[in-house]
Amino acid sequence: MTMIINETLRLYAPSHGMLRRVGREVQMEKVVLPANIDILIANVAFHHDPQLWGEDVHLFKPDRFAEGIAKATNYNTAAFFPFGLGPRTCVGMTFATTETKIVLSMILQRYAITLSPAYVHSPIPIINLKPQHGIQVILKSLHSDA
Ligand code: HEM
Repeated sequence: MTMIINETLRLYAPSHGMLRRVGREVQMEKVVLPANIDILIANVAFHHDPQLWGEDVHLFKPDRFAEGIAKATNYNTAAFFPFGLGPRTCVGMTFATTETKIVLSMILQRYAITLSPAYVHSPIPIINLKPQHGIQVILKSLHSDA
């Protein structure tokens, strides 16, 4: 389940970019960042880079995380940061992933899920990344008495 959650967060990170204010002029190799500008650190760009993930970067392949994040990122672990990085890393990260696993487990114990033919894939960034038309699924009870 961790692999599926990681792959979902890679392709569809809800917080797809992080804003930072440059406090003083900084030189990063050939790039000079002047003071007092705002920069957007788009994790979505790193998460969709074929040089890091391979030519199948746009495919949903949870298996790429089978041997952990280091192997999946070709040993560039900082290239996968759906919860941010450094001192401002999401404080809710463990809570959010544990909650996701509990809720998914509760659903999967009771239902088989298939995508509805009505579903239209259209992720859209409105503050957070979200499915523009929702996610219509068909739940089939696994228990005859339910
Ligand atoms: C899948 C769910 C979540 C995702 C993808 C997510 C993502 C993020 C990201 C990317 C940041 C860093 C923002 C930045 O650096 O500018 C962040 C910060 C934060 N998140 Fe989350 N988050 C999630 C769930 C939660 C939950 C459930 C809570 C609270 C229970 C939470 C509380 C916070 C807080 C308080 C910060 C600010 C930390 C700081 O600035 O020191 N998050 N989150």
